[in-house]
Amino acid sequence: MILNVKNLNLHHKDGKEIKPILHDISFNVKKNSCLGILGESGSGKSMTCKSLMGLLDKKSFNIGGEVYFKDEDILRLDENEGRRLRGKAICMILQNPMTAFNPLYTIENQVIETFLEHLDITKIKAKELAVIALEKMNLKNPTEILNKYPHELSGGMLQRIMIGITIALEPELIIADEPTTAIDCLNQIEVIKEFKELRKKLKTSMIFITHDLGVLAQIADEVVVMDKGRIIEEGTINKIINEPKHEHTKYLINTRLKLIKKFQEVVS
Ligand SMILES: Nc1ncnc2c1ncn2[C@@H]1O[C@H](COP(=O)(O)OP(=O)(O)OP(=O)(O)O)[C@@H](O)[C@H]1O
Repeated sequence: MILNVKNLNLHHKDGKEIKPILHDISFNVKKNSCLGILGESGSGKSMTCKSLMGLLDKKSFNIGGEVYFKDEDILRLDENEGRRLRGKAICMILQNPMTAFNPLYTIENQVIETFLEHLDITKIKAKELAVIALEKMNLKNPTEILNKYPHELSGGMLQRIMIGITIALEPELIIADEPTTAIDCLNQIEVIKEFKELRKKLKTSMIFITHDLGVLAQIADEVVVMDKGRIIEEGTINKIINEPKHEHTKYLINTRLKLIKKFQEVVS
């Protein structure tokens, strides 16, 4: 097992008001497997991952519970240890790629800085790796793209660059928060293919967050379903799709099937 989340609770502090956001979230991620987190908007998927990545400001949020990455409780690491672990061993791909890049620097600058911080390589090698990472993500003219500033590229392109960088870092655990949302359909297939390849090649473990069961069907081994800050059902992807128990899971599956049917009607 690579990640063991035990009774994760999260509260938001707003003046005197304390609002519960997550209730007793527990799950495991097995080594070399992909856990999907499925739920509608606002169900608590992102907050679950932000809590375990240490991305929430302690002044506004109370986090309770334990999160073991291998044998270490990562909720109790000091800031430096946390940064070491979260940059290299655990990487998160955020939903909004714009927030991942600094608008003041070129892409090349930022990619190379990331590579030099986490990999033991020279600047020349880092640049070569950057070009390869972008090519892998199906981005044409990588050298040209590397010279651009974030605002000169589309959200989808930035997202693919971010996925390329993460893959090049070869982390032990990737947390991907709706990584294909900003990408058009054709490239989504490419990106999912790249994630699958990565799992095969590097045995990377993964948490894949999405509201789209179709995406999970392609990549996840096991799934937890969230609703209103709670896990309401969990099981293998086949079990969740074919024998859902909870009414809300059934609703999520039916909505998805209806969408597929509607799409087929429109294109036929
Ligand atoms: N910065 C914040 N401060 C306070 N509450 C927040 C904050 N961000 C999210 N929440 C609340 O936490 C709950 C869970 O939100 P979360 O973003 O985890 O949902 P989600 O399932 O990831 O949805 P989406 O798919 O839209 O990102 C929601 O009730 C939301 O209002």
